[in-house]
Amino acid sequence: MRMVVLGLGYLGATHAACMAELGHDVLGIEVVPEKRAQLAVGEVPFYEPGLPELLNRHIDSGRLKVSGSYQEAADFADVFFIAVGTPQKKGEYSADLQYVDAAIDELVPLLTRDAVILGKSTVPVGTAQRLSERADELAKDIDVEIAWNPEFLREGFAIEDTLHPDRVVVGAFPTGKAESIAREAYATIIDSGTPFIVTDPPTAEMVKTSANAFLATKISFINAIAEVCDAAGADVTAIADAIGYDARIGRKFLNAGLGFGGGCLPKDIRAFMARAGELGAAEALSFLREVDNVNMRRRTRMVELAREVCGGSFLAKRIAILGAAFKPESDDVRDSPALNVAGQIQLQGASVTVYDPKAMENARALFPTLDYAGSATGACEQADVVLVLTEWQEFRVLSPNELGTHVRNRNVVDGRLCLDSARWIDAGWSYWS
Ligand SMILES: NC(=O)c1ccc[n+]([C@@H]2O[C@H](COP(=O)([O-])OP(=O)(O)OC[C@H]3O[C@@H](n4cnc5c(N)ncnc54)[C@H](O)[C@@H]3O)[C@@H](O)[C@H]2O)c1
Ligand SMILES: O=c1ccn([C@@H]2O[C@H](COP(=O)(O)OP(=O)(O)O[C@H]3O[C@H](CO)[C@@H](O)[C@H](O)[C@H]3O)[C@@H](O)[C@H]2O)c(=O)[nH]1
Repeated sequence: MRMVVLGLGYLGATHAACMAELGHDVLGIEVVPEKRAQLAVGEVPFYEPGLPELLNRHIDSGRLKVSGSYQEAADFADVFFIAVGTPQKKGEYSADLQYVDAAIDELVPLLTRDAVILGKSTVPVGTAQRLSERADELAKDIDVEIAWNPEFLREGFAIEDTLHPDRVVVGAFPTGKAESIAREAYATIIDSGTPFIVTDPPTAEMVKTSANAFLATKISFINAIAEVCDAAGADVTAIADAIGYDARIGRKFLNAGLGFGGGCLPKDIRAFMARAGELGAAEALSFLREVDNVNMRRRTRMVELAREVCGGSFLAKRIAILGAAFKPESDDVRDSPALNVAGQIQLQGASVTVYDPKAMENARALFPTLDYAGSATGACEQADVVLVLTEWQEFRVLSPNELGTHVRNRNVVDGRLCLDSARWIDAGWSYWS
């Protein structure tokens, strides 16, 4: 099948490469020339394990091509996936849909044959309907069908999640061809037994936002329990393990710590609240405001804890921050809890040095005033407190004895409950979490 993927970021580049892996002929459209130039020669402009190899294979095989031309896109195929960004609007909760709108506005007037557009970007409920009306206005004597096919991949596991998803969801208007096009596009995945859920566009849009709202709620639930544990002297990890054995609850997404960040959960719960408000159902999602509050409080609490460890003031203190990405196996620093904490601590007068295995370039671009080191040891040189804020494997296996020879004071704060506390305490460190 010939298909076009519009937008080649974390989602789109993965989707394009995986569709080529499934045997399709794919043209990826990206508006940023630098990204395009990299992708066209098989380089991935972000870190995603396995993606460079997959991308390269299909650039070489000729099944995957990259372009910046919407005319080329319109000529290439009759099936289009939208994978452009839907970030949070500045100063508002709602999603900024300008990139999705631009994709439709640029593409549809160029189409000369009937087409199916499958939206993968995460959008507020009602977007497919609105875009369909817009497409009807722009289309020249052809039928342009818009359906929604939300994506559930996690960064760091993007290829596995795309090729072996828990489910494929398609929200299509009943009279069109979108369902059969999606069945053909995902035939290999569906034939392997993956649930294929066909529904209407508003339901598909809301499957996605509901899934992310549930995941965010689960994380904030355990972090709220952690707050009570701190006050009561109870062990939140033991609680998560014990309640997680209940199959109705499950252990996944019950890791307490610094909370959720990234380009999805924070902005998606806010956009969901905003959309519910527009629909007159704000009260129904008022609990998500508390989910967000619990989450943001983790960051403030981490700053307070670090200050307490410093004896009440950050002045003249050196703080090492291990981790900048919003989670391990990613270089994504969008709404990164680790960088948020680093920035707050610096504002309160400490000298802050950050190290991350993969996210240094992105971190520098977002927080240019922080200091950066080329290794964990380098970041910890003469530190008064070491904060572990992203649970990279590299940090779990650090030698507390060796690191102890570099710091000024052996204080470690485990912001992701990822260290073996006994090893650190045995090596003479004071351990907080
Ligand atoms: N990152 C994830 O793990 C993930 C997972 C599931 C869903 N999503 C959703 O997918 C969407 C994309 O997220 P992302 O993380 O890939 O964002 P991103 O910013 O990494 O990628 C978006 C890309 O689209 C490009 N672009 C913008 N306007 C364009 C246009 N008109 N035509 C072609 N390209 C254009 C941008 O330059 C950018 O490279 C969002 O709605 C997000 O919520 C993301
Ligand atoms: O028990 C947990 C699990 C996760 N996190 C944090 O939650 C955030 C999000 O993690 P994760 O969901 O693994 O990363 P994403 O790549 O942002 O994926 C989420 O967002 C994507 C975009 O919508 C969806 O496609 C995925 O299904 C959904 O998991 C990160 O900051 C994690 O550190 C925790 O604090 N505790």
